[in-house]
Amino acid sequence: MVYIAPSLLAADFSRLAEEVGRIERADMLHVDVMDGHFVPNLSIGPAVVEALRKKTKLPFDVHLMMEEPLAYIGVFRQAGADIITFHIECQDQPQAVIAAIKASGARAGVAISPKTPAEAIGPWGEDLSQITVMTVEPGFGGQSMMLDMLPKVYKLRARFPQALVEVDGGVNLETAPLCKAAGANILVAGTSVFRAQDPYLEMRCLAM
Ligand SMILES: O=C(CO)[C@H](O)[C@H](O)COP(=O)(O)O
Ligand SMILES: [Fe+2]
Repeated sequence: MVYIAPSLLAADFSRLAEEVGRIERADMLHVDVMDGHFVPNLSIGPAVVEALRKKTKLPFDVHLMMEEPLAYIGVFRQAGADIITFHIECQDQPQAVIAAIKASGARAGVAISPKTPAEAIGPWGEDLSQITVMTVEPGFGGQSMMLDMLPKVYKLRARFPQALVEVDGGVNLETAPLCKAAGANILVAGTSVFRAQDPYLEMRCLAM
């Protein structure tokens, strides 16, 4: 059983509500938040999350690519985030960010960028609901998957059995079976789902 999380980054931003309607049968909506510092790009902020919250019942899986996420946990939770993931490479203390996410009532996740080893997650990883293995350099959609990141997936599954392990970046019909074989629980898929003629069929095939 694998969950599919289409990434809004690949949607047509001129008609977001309609785009979310096309993937209503997904398991969750992945929302990429970029601050222009942690990554060299800007994307979606809390106002968009809040507006879309009124358009769908899908759980919101919010991926914060931010240098200082701590100050924004409450804002994104208030806007409608169900799962809030921050990067281990950020400037804030992981334990403090996890505590703030849990205090807000959201589920807590951490993401690790390609250059960060799985071992960088300390014992505090036991407090996480989700761990995101980045299989592209964060910042942009539509990149090719770095397949050499997949061993991190099975290492983290074994070490933190309470957490769901999510793969983010370059998931498509070719790479999804490899992610599942490595033990991934959640596949983020932006380009492959939103650019498919039939997003529902694409999601079914990714999950198979
Ligand atoms: O976090 C991300 C980029 O930093 C995106 O979630 C990721 O790139 C998904 O997009 P695609 O499926 O097009 O690779
Ligand atoms: Fe993401």
